[in-house]
This record gives sequence, C-alpha cells and structure tokens, in this order.
Amino acid sequence: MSGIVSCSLRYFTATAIRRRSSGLSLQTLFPSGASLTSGLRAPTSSAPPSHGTPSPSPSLLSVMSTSSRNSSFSADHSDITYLTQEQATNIDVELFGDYGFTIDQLMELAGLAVATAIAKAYPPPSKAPPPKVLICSGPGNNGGDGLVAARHLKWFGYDPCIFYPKQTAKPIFAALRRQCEEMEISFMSFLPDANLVDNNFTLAVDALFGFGFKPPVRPEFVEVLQKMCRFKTPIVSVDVPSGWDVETGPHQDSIKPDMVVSLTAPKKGMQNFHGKHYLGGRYIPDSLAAKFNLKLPRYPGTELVVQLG
Ligand SMILES: NC(=O)C1=CN([C@@H]2O[C@H](COP(=O)(O)OP(=O)(O)OC[C@H]3O[C@@H](n4cnc5c(N)ncnc54)[C@H](O)[C@@H]3O)[C@@H](O)[C@H]2O)[C@H](O)CC1
Ligand SMILES: [K+]
Repeated sequence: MSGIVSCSLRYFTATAIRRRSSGLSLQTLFPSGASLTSGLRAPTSSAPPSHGTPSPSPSLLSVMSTSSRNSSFSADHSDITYLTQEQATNIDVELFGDYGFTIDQLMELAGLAVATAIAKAYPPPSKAPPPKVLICSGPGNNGGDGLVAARHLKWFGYDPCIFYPKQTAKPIFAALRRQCEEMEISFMSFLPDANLVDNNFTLAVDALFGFGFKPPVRPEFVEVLQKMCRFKTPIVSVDVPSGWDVETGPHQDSIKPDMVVSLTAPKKGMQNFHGKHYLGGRYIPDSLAAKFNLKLPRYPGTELVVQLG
C-alpha cells in the first residue's frame, strides 16, 4: 500500500477513534457501510490519477468538508475576535496544558509567521545586498518570537542583527540565542540612536513585549522605548506594539509601528490600528477556537499568515 493511502487511512482511523471516544461510532461516520478502504485506490505510479480513478465515497467527503468548514474560521474578516489580556493568557494555558503543545513548537511557528509576513510586506530585493533588519528582543516569549524570526529572516535573504538586552535563564532562550550565533547573526550590546538606526537598517522588528506586558514600562526599558519612538525606519511589531496597553492600545508617547503581526488573534488594543496588519499562529485547534468562541479568519491554502489590513 502506498504511503499516501496508508497515511490517509491512519488519519481517518485516528479521527474515527477520537470521534468514537466522544460518542460517535464508526457507523455514524460511515453510515453507508463503506469500509475504510472503499473509494481509495493506491496509485500504481506517481502519475496523476486518470479520469477513471474512483472519487472518495460521499461519506468520506462529508467528513473532510466538515473539518474544513468549521464556523470559527471565516473568510469574512470584519467580525474577527479581539482578545483581552486574560483571554490571551487563558488560551496559552490551554495550548500548553490540555492541548499538549510545547513552547518551542509554538514559538517556532510564531517566529516563522512573523518572518513570512515581513517577506510579504517588505520583500527583499533580488539584486542588492540583503536588507539589514534590527530585531529588538525582550525578556519573555515575545522576545523569543523575535529570535526565531531573525533566524528565518536570514534564510529569507535579510541581514538580521539582534539587540537582546535582558536574557532570562530559561534554556529555550539560551538555545535560540545559540542558534542565531551559529548562523552568524550578530548581537548588539547597545541600541544605537535613532539616526544611526535609520541610516543603517531597512526595518526594525519590535519583539520586546507581547500580551504579557503590564504597564507602566519599568525603568530598565524606558530608554529603549524612547529611542524606538524616534525611529523613522519602519517598525514591525510582534503580537502587540511594545508599551501599548494590551487592551486599550497606544498612549501619547507610544511607538507607532508600520505593521503588526498579531498571533492567535489580535488583542483588543489593536482595534483602531490602521497600519499593515497580519495574523499568524496557525495552530489553534477548532475545538479550542470554539471553546473561546473565537471568530478567526480562514488561512488561505498553505499560508502561515493572513492579511487583516
Ligand atoms: N499563544 C500564542 O499565540 C503564543 C504567543 N507567543 C508569544 O508570547 C507572547 C507572550 O509571552 P509572555 O512571556 O507571556 O509575555 P511577554 O513576552 O509579552 O512579556 C513578559 C516579559 O516582559 C516583562 N514585563 C512585563 N511588563 C513589563 C513592564 N511594564 N516593564 C518591563 N518589563 C515588563 C515580564 O517581566 C516578562 O519578562 C505573546 O505576545 C507572543 O508574542 C509564543 O511565542 C507562542 C505562543
Ligand atoms: K512586541
């Protein structure tokens, strides 16, 4: 049996077992009495199937289309959910608890989504030196997303450089730093003044604080944010523009990013943001979205990000 068919069967069997454990029987899933193999034929070569190849049985099609039609994910972006800080935290707790994800997994997807959105919005020119990107990483997971994004940006044809003023002791952050160093991404020991940044960097990534930020900014980060406020180089903020109140948004002295890449779902403070806005974090299971009553945009095809504005 080919790998594709055995994979499909494993998927349908696993789905059936899960559904059965939540009260649905195989009979309910395949009411026509079709066996798990009916309607599926192992291809004999890598050639595309001929017109004579039987289609999956209607019962299989109904299982497939139900899962891609979940009401939490919609093509209409006008009524998507904006999260409170508490909701964002509770979703994290679920992801790392009952849903069995690890922080490394989700941070990798988050950082990759950020790099992908940057490559869409600010594509690197094909015949020029790689654009220099300044990544400002903070002490929490938002900062970790920045370190991951730096690595992917390097692969995508940029020249990232990291300012990481407060590294915490957790091994994941030491590992992310090491990976960047091994990729010859430089770390800066200080944040240059705005004019130096403007003259030397095409883009700045703000990965200082995300939904874990509690105002006001503590003294150790005041100068950093003041400098960032003066950047003319466009800023791309990860999840939440740093220093903004997660729920009420900017105040008079806040940074003004050109673009924000929200993760999971935008936070309430983003409701009046009019810059470029992408959503990433394509890892929310349907059941979790339903549990939190989330309205999320549907990601097209294999995309890791979807543009909201
Ligand atoms: N579920 C997801 O979508 C995922 C999101 N990710 C990213 O993780 C951050 C949230 O991470 P967390 O570690 O909880 O918080 P932050 O990084 O936002 O900040 C915590 C960090 O900041 C310090 N801090 C808090 N307030 C202040 C302040 N007023 N002044 C100075 N410092 C402050 C605090 O002490 C901590 O050290 C989310 O936004 C996403 O970007 C995951 O990567 C993947 C899953
Ligand atoms: K941020």
